[in-house]
Amino acid sequence: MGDIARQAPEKDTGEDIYQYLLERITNLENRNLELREQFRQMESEKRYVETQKIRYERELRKLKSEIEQLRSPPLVIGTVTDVIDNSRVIVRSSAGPRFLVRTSQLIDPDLLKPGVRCTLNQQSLAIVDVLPTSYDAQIYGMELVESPDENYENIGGLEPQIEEIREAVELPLTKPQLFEKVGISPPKGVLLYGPPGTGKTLLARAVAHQTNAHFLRVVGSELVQKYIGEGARLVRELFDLAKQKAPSIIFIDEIDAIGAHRNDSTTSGDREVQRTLMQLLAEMDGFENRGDVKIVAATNRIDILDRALLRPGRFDRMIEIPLPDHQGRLAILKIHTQHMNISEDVNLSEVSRLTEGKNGADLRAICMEAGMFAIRMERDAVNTDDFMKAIDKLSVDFDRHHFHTTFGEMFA
Ligand SMILES: Nc1ncnc2c1ncn2[C@@H]1O[C@H](COP(=O)(O)OP(=O)(O)OP(=O)(O)O)[C@@H](O)[C@H]1O
Repeated sequence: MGDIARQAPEKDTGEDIYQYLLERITNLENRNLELREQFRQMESEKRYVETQKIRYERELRKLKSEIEQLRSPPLVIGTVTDVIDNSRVIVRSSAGPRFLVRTSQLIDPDLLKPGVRCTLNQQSLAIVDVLPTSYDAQIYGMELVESPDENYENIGGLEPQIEEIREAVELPLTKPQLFEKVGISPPKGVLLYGPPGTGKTLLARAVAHQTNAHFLRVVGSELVQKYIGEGARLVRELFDLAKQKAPSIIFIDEIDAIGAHRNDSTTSGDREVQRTLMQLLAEMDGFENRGDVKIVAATNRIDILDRALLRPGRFDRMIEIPLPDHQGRLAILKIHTQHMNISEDVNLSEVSRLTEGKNGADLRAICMEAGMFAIRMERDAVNTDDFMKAIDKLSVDFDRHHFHTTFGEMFA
């Protein structure tokens, strides 16, 4: 500033005045540049603050609407069972009873069809919204794998069972014409039964891998316990999804949780299980054999299964998956040690002999535990001693677990 405001020189020769004006102009130009720069900076700061303001306003609106949603009463979920006219609909609430309810004019009448899900006002039970069909497998804990990694080589000691499942599931998917030519219907569903941890899931996943099929897994107990009131609908959606993703294999684990035989269904929980089972039977009866959707179910309790499930056209092939014998255990041990660094002194046949009564899952755990013992001892190869310790540890864990479960049941 001082430069610009400098006084004019006292000597007023033309030369001096010229010099003075020249200097002053240069100073003013520099100052002008400085101010322009400052202006540009302030402009950009202003723009930044403005965008921040918009962002905060948007966030505020979002938070406000979230608070509003949290304050609003919950909506009841229902399924449309019948449409009477544009304003009246019969709906079954997820708790069970059916209601004749009104629908808002804001709802597109074309969307209201029997079977669709909707939300209902808690007090008036009027339909507030129609929900999209949710094929979102993950929401319901369904496992959907494009084509699992496991193959038959990963399964130890189940050669006859592999042959059977190949014939019942793989062949109809890969060579349907064989069945057509001979004029027989391939089985729709295969039931794998046997003690836990013997490779039932593994087998189902391997067939899906072999046939390049989608693998959809649901757990029976979860269908009826985790999503109360939704079991039957989930079964329907599971089959819809399987058809949409065909070729696919539906794997229902713990099918006894929905398919156990019962005398009288009196409690609401029992009725829920019954409804889910009915839906499963209806779905199985409803689709044709030659389709590229196959159902594999697994159970540890074949003795309690409802006979209706085992009728022809349903799970008409039953494959027993037993505990592995000596050779089976040896094969499983070989599979689970194939990538391990094992010392030459290890005799897997001896390990198999010492693990009589153990299942495939136990044997896998023994191999892992033996590896852990080697790591703890800072060795890079697993020796016989590690295997012995692993067998001991697992037997103690097993006994402890068994003790707790048995006593837990006694005092329950
Ligand atoms: N026959 C087998 N060959 C190789 N590994 C096996 C075998 N059986 C079990 N396993 C191992 O144990 C794990 C668990 O087995 P899997 O889940 O297939 O048993 P499951 O029979 O379905 O048990 P559950 O009845 O408890 O569901 C498998 O991922 C695999 O690592």
